[in-house]
Amino acid sequence: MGAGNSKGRGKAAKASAAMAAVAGLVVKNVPTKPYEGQKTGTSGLRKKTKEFVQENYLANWVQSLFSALGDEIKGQSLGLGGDGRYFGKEGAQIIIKLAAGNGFKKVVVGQNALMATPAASALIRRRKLYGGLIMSASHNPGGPENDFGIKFNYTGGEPAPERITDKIYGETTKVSVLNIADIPDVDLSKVGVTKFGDFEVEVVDPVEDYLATLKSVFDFDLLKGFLARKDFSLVFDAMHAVTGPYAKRILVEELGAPASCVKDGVPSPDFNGGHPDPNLTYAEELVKIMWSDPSPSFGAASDGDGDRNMILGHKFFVNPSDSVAIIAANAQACIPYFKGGLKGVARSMPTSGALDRVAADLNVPFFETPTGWKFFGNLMDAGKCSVCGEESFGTGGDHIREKDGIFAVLSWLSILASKNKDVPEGGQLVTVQDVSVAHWKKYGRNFFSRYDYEECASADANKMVDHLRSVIAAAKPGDKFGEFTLSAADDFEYTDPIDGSKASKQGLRFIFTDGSRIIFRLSGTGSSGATIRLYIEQYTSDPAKLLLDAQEALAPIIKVALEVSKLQEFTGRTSPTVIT
Ligand SMILES: O=P([O-])(O)O[C@H]1O[C@H](COP(=O)(O)O)[C@@H](O)[C@H](O)[C@H]1O
Ligand SMILES: [Mg+2]
Repeated sequence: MGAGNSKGRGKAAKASAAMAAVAGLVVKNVPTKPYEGQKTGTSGLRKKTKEFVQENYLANWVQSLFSALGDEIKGQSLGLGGDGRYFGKEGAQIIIKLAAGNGFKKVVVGQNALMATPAASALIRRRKLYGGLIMSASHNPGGPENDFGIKFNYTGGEPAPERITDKIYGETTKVSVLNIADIPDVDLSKVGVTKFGDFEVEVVDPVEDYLATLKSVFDFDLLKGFLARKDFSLVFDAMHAVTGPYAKRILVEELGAPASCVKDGVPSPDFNGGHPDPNLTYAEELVKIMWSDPSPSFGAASDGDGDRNMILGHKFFVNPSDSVAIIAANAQACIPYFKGGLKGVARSMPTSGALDRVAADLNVPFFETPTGWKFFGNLMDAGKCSVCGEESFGTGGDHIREKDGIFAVLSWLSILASKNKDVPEGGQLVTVQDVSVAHWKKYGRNFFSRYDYEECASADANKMVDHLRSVIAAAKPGDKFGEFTLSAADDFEYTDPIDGSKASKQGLRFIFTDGSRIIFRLSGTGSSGATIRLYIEQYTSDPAKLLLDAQEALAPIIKVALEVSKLQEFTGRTSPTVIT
């Protein structure tokens, strides 16, 4: 918790506020004291809202970011928005005053402080902004009792690289003054420009720039024609989070789908009490719709800030590791932006090897990165990666530098539109399941599953990790684990091929001679306790096994994973909280 109590902090602020003129503004230099624990995780700073609402907690982190960036930010423009969760509107006002006080000349903020993560990335790129701040804790629940978060995206629209996040953390441990412009709150409900001296705030429609980017990727006429078919229907679950306005504008107004296709499309500060994580557990209402008879032909959901996605067919779940492989395999033929072919593809280490096989078939470069979208940025900037994805429901392309839920949805709709071009209305529609099964028949199937053990005691999780490290240290190729023979075991380390930077301790891996893998990681996106992630993968090209249930197919290797980790012994957990 923070050093120094907030009462003292407030008094000090009033007592010693100094005044200085910056760009025609009065700037107060407000004393503050560091809070402990403001280190960014896999994607920004995510904490309980209760921590964030403490005096100067958010301001400290933002000031630390601006201090870390130094003179670079003077006279620049900053993007701003969030996923609509509790404290976002207040947070926006704090950030605008700090931006003005630290020398930015402009803030471009989404109306009502809304901006999906991929839309922020598109906004930064299209408007050539210096960077942007996104207030979101992604898929974590929101509201006063749950989570809040903030992350910084840099000039190319990409999540801040570690060299910046490390610097921010350093600043948070010594921050002592907040530079706050003495300006009133800005009305964020109306699109338009407000000026304060040389500083201005532009409130923008949060969909506009993103939509323009998507129009440069997809054939909107093809999609519109496809959605007009009477034998095709879709449902998009925005989970009461930020993608509601995006889905309404893009799917309904632009592409002509009926308004009723958008489920839970009004952003709510606490996501209506829900957990806006598009997976089989938390998107259970959508799952129920897609598992009913009859159901819409296509179902999709997005997370709090719109970067994750889940794709469903009738009674069919597309594993995210398969989804990116299927999109990559079909991109050139079905998506105009990729018509010249893919420059390369990439996946995070725990993501299944389905994409590897597509890369080999297309004969394009392939990269395996640590978990975290930030690792794809350099590859994309260097022109080495067009499509990438993660098992954690993240899929994207190099049109922006964030994963993009609606991109995944439009990619799948483009694939379906293209495969059904010659199918007359009322004929045998090629379905999501058909596309997936055809893919497995061509490439084989990488059975994949992830077990999440959420909110374990950190000490227990760390003990399990230590135990696994000792198992790895003693393991030798050829060792038997159940019916599996070890090929290699290590802690994944990545050297960025573009800038040579190294990321170590990125996941404990057991790789077997048949290509099967068991991987353990601790999540970097939780806000309390530790979440253990166990990833299991096994490949088959046996036509008789392609359609097996993934849990059934993986049962023997899951047993090995639980035995080798002694997970139950260390954590007391007998079953995961989420299975993907
Ligand atoms: O939470 P989001 O949607 O921003 O997504 C973030 O977290 C995911 C899960 O990370 P972890 O396994 O450490 O929890 C990462 O795969 C992703 O790259 C990152 O952007
Ligand atoms: Mg997210």
